[in-house]
Amino acid sequence: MTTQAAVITIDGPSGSGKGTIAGLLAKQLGWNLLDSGALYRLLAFAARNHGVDLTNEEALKLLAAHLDVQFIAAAQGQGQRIILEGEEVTEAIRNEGIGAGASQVASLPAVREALLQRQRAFQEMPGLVADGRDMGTVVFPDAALKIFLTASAEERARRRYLQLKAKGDDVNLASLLDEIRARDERDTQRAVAPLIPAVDAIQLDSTELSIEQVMERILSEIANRDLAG
Ligand SMILES: Nc1ncnc2c1ncn2[C@@H]1O[C@H](COP(=O)(O)OP(=O)(O)OP(=O)(O)O)[C@@H](O)[C@H]1O
Ligand SMILES: Nc1ccn([C@H]2C[C@H](O)[C@@H](COP(=O)(O)O)O2)c(=O)n1
Repeated sequence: MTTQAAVITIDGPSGSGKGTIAGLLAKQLGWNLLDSGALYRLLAFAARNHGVDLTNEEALKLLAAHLDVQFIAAAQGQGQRIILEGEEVTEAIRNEGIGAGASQVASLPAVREALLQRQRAFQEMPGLVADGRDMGTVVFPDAALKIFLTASAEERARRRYLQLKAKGDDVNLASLLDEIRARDERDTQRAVAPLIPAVDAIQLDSTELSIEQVMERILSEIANRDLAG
């Protein structure tokens, strides 16, 4: 009998803190990390580089199937590095324009299908923390622990504003809030794998919680399930 690596899924809307929490958890547990949103961002980025229209489902499906990407595990004190077609794009895919493009290509069924096995291949020992929109509903329906992380749109826009400002970007809070609302609308209303909590997910509203408090709550769920080994 083969034992599969345990999976913890963290789904939720943009800016709710999924990526931050997933990265911290993976590090603390010594588990693998899947940032599934990065795959959709990489596809939008590659499409732009190759002149592929974001509505051309057939061409995007092909591009997704052949995406030449490497995720390099975090070095001490650093985040995961992402290499696309031999070039580092870790930062280049983290802007709201690419996020909006990612949300657009993610609504295409053929694109989601093309990326499904690539995401499931991350399920390796000793375990996997996966963050995205459909980790608990579609990609890893048998996950040992499913978290649905939310926060108000205003708080998420505020967090994004501070994050981008700290990077030196020229940002406007009102337009970030508009972009977050538009992305929420597209991600929750699409026909395939929409952003919804899995029926067995634990819902956590982080509007009033610090990163440390969110971590504490999730670590206590992990301890209750005896998942950390
Ligand atoms: N509980 C929290 N309290 C305050 N700030 C937070 C909290 N969680 C995350 N943040 C901050 O909010 C910003 C956005 O978080 P993060 O990138 O993890 O969100 P996300 O849900 O992964 O977004 P996206 O889906 O768009 O990638 C980061 O600057 C992060 O440090
Ligand atoms: N599992 C996923 C992950 C991401 N997406 C889409 C929807 C998002 O708007 C976009 C970018 O994701 P982010 O990096 O902001 O988490 O990608 C999805 O549909 N399914």
